Amino acid sequence: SGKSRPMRILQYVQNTAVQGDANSVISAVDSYCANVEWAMNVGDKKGEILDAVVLDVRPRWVLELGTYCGYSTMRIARLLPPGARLITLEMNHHYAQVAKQILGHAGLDSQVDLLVGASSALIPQLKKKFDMDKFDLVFIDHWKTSYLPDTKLLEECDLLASGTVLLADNVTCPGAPEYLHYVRNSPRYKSLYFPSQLEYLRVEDGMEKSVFLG
Ligand SMILES: O=C(NCCO)c1cc(-c2ccc(F)cc2)cc(O)c1O
Ligand SMILES: [Mg+2]
Repeated sequence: SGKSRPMRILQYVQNTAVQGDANSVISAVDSYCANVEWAMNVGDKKGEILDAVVLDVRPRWVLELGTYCGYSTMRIARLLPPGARLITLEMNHHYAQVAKQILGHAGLDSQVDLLVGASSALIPQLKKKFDMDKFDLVFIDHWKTSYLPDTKLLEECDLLASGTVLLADNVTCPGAPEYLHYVRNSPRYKSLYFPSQLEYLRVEDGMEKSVFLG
């Protein structure tokens, strides 16, 4: 049952995870997607790399591009210091609707602002909308062809500070070649590749961590 894959994931979470326990919601999504049907969450292996970066940066302001069902949103939000905020942008209304409910089940909706719309239209509005200046961490996991234009837009909107960390999913599979070339060759970034595997599969993937140098 459940008309869509995100809906089926939500139903499984509602039926098996402990309300208010983010780790049990994360585990429920991982067991469903590893054993019942694959879905494009960052997953548990790359999720540990994401966790390590969040804990290292201790960000006050986080931007996520691409919410999907809210899996990485939860991984980030559960590790944020008190008072920190995570803004996540999702183009697809249905994904956003499901993500809101999954975040609610995890009890993490107070740290998270989920906006629905095109990242290219929303990014220029963020400073004013949230009375903020720079992001400390950006997790990039939306349309792979949008990684580079949106990174340039973040620069143009003066949303990156010296030291801001960009962490990009899927730079090997499906791949983001233009983005990789840019961050690895621009003098304005120090970039490092973290090899891993595509979520729930024995296929190579990896994440690129790029520090903006100002
Ligand atoms: O498109 C993606 N995300 C944006 C959604 O609006 C995405 C795709 C895949 C993937 C798909 C199909 C395949 F064969 C391999 C990988 C994986 C991911 O982690 C992703 O984030
Ligand atoms: Mg991804």
